[in-house]
Amino acid sequence: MTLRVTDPFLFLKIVHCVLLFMLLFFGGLIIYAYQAYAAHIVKTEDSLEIAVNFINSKINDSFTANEFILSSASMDCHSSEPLFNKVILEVPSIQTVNLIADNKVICSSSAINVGEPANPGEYLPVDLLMSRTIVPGKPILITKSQRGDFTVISTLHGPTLFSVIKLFNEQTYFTVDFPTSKIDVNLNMDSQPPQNEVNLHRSSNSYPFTVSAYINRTGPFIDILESNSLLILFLFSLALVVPFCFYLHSKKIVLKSALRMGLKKKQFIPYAQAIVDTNGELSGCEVLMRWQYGKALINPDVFIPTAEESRYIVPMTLMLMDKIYQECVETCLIANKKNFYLSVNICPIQLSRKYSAKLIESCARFTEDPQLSHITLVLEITERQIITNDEDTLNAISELEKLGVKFSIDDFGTGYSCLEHLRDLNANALKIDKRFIDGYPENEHCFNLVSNILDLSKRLNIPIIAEGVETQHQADQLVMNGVQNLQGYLFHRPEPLISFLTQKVL
Ligand SMILES: Nc1nc2c(ncn2[C@@H]2O[C@H](COP(=O)(O)O[C@H]3[C@@H](O)[C@H](n4cnc5c(=O)[nH]c(N)nc54)O[C@@H]3COP(=O)(O)O)[C@@H](O)[C@H]2O)c(=O)[nH]1
Repeated sequence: MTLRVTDPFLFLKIVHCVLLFMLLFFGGLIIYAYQAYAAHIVKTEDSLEIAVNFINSKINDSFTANEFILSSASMDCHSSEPLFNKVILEVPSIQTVNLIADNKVICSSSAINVGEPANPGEYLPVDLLMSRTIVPGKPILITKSQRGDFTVISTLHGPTLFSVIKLFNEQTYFTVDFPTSKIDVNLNMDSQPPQNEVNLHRSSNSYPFTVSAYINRTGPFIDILESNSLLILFLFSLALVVPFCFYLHSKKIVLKSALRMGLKKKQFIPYAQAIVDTNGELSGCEVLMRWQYGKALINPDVFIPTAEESRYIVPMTLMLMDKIYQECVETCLIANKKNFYLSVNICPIQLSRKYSAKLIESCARFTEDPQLSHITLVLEITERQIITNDEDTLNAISELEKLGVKFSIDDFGTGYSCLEHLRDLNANALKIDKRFIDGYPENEHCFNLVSNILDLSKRLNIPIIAEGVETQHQADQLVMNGVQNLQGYLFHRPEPLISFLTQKVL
């Protein structure tokens, strides 16, 4: 049972549209997110550079201050007090400066430190620590300089120093790592950085510390969703409009891809329409392609023009000829052999050097099979495309003729009709197109055209087949004027080849 569907490719079109929508919308989002991500990486690398330079400069300042204090280390504490004050005033990031000798603080910018025990050997030249005295529990960075018996240790206020990394980016987790401990963007010491995130590092060339950034992979994407609603709306509209336009103009693209699938699935099947002589007796048949597309049976008018344009018609015809051969052989085994001709539509390009070998091979299989000797194979060449009479085409025609293949010209007078074709093809029949038969004999224009073709055929001794005969009046007039063969709904409608062979030929 076959089902008639208004647009058999509707599902395929919808699938194409959905795919196009997804490609545009999600593809657009991904491209934008990727760009945002790449820009974020570049920005983060810049931030790391700034952070390293900033911390470097503060440590530099601190060492300069240490040297300044060491240069007056031999002065008594009271006399050197203005120097300590000068350091604190001029280098704002320094919290305290302490002069140490004999394992105790002998002088300090902070009076409470003076006299406190201090072992300089406990500290690295640059070290991150937790403050014990001035701001207990807060991170401090110390710098240590030594000259002779004197050591100067400066402390830098951690929150001031490291708040620079807090200013960069909210979605990025930063840490500053020193040899013994590290501090993160929230000023927590020695916390664990997030796992599975991209991390970038920048180490100082002057001091032993590294600034690291941990970037959330989905961060930029979430950022887009949150802060680019207009862009998303634009992408969404574009992704809707383009598939909609595609839907309206997609006929050919969808048809081509459906034809490709049809070829893979061998969905093209042979139908046959009987051709009768003047007594109404069967003399042959024309094989007409049908497309069994799921439950829909599609007529050639829908797909042949695109198949010809895309050249899928070449493998489609070969596939059809394969099926014709198999069905003929199948029915011949049980048939009373009755002579008749079987015509197959081909396009002129199938006679070109590129395609003719396979056509010849396929015809040879048919004509050389003794079981099918009662069937004359006719190739109907449509005039929808130009028939070139170059050497390759003429060679192909001659090879086919040697195999016993006959030729007829389809739609005579409608396409690229040229009298040379009659000579080159050694045409065995001319088919008068249905469009002329429709108006015959009433329409003067049709009448004159058909009469001319009939006249020409008589002079050249080429039989005529009139196609599209629908009324008895048309048939009578055509026969009276010399038409030898008739094809049309008046006699038979196209039907599956196998049922034609078993019911009409046997
Ligand atoms: N290259 C190939 N072209 C092919 C092949 N199979 C078919 N075709 C071409 O497609 C066109 C449409 O064919 P189809 O829909 O099969 O129509 C054929 C007949 O059904 C129709 N016809 C015959 N008699 C009547 C009639 O009395 N009334 C009426 N309304 N239609 C009728 O005519 C078509 C036969 O046309 P033609 O081939 O020109 O003799 C058509 O152009 C086919 O050629 C293929 O395998 N390859």
